Amino acid sequence: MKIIETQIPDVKLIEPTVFSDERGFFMETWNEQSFREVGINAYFVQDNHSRSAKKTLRGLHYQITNPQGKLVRVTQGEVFDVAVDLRPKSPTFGQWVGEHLSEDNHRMLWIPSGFGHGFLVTSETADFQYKCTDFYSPENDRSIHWNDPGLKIDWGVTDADNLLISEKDRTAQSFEQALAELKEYY
Ligand SMILES: Cc1cn([C@H]2C[C@H](O)[C@@H](COP(=O)(O)OP(=O)(O)O[C@H]3O[C@@H](C)C(=O)[C@@H](O)[C@H]3O)O2)c(=O)[nH]c1=O
Repeated sequence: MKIIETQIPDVKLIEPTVFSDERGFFMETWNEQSFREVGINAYFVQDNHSRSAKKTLRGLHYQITNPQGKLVRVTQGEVFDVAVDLRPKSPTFGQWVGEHLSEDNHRMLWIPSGFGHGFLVTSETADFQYKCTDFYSPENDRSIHWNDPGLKIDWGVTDADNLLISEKDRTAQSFEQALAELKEYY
């Protein structure tokens, strides 16, 4: 397993060791001990799987209390995955990291709690699977608009009108509004 540092030190890109043979491949997708050795100490309580069509954009999501650390990966297709540091006291607050995750590169992204998370599907369809360190809590669920000018995320999108986005995410709050609430809590 190889750890690739990102521009935000707490966010780690993980390249698992893939054992390929005539049958296909094998890889470990979670191993408490070897992940702990590379600084990822997590106790997961929920696993999720979503399938999305091309040009689907989900995010940017976080939970205001009961924040979730997430270990994310793509098991079919490809996405551009984004993590935004929403920890008001962090030196990298407001910064984002974007990585291409695909069934071919097998890469996983470790996103600690306190981050906003979203992804854009760049293949025909994508299966997205992730482990979470806390339970889904609908009353704490928050979304920041994916294209907020304060975040300047380069999604590589040229036709924003044709994206598939949930009503909740289309009408999401601004980064500024989110920050006001985050400061009440952190
Ligand atoms: C996230 C979640 C949703 N749901 C339900 C609520 C809703 O009816 C339906 C779809 O929910 P959403 O539209 O919020 O699903 P989605 O937009 O895929 O939400 C996810 O987006 C990515 C970017 C993340 O980072 C995740 O943590 C999660 O927020 O599934 C659960 O039952 N459990 C869960 O853990």
